[in-house]
Amino acid sequence: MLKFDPNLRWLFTELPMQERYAAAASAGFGGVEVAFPYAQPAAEMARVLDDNGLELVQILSPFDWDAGERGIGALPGRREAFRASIRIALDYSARVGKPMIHVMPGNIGPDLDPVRCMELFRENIAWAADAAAEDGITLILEPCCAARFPDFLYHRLDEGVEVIRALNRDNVKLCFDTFHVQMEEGAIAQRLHQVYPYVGHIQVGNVPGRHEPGTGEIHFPYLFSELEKLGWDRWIGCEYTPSGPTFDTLGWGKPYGIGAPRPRSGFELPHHSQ
Ligand SMILES: O=C(O)[C@H](O)C(=O)CO
Ligand SMILES: [Mg+2]
Repeated sequence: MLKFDPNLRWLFTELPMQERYAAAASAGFGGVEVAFPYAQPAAEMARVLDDNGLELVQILSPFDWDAGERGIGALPGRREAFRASIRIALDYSARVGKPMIHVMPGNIGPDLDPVRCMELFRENIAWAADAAAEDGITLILEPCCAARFPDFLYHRLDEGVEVIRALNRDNVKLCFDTFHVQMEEGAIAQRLHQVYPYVGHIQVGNVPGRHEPGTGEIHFPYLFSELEKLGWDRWIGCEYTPSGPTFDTLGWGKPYGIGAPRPRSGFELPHHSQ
């Protein structure tokens, strides 16, 4: 059966961060993704995961999102900062069950040469992959659509595949995020088959609105049945903005054991606000 994990920056945001883990577990999820978990000491995170029977599936290597950065992996002059960020991510990952690490390249402003930035990204990812391999950790590359990150180094799957092929490291994989693929390329099922050997993670979000399966133009029952036929047995991340309170929007997950927990006497569902 396909297995799904919510990204806690997107789902269960009605709740304080610390309550989202229990909420995810109560909805039947067995894993979560947390973009920047670093404020929480790794030992404490390991305990929260353990208490809730959850696996941490993916994290991002750190950078200053709030300052507008979208990674630093392809930015000239940031090599030492990049290496430091990878060391932090690897150390954290190794202590919380070795989640995959999504390494983002960054925005390539008009003053930068995109070809040189791509070369630099390859060099940096090669270094990071070798460091990650020592701990048995996988790095994830995710081309993101121009609608979300207009200046991002790469937007299309083939650009990610090119990097992965050039590096030829077993522990560098592609994230196939249905939202980005639909926005940028379309023909999602066909694209999935084409790049499948390179895919290490899948994320789902629909178009328009980046909401849950069942809301938009992507027909997820078909895509999920294709994934089943392919034998996909890794995680599928839920990276979407629920179209209503999170628990109320999990209907799509019923065939996979996901949904709002049945209220028991003495158990109140968390209060939601939008
Ligand atoms: O936006 C996305 O799809 C990425 O997966 C991400 O988490 C960085 O925002
Ligand atoms: Mg994504």
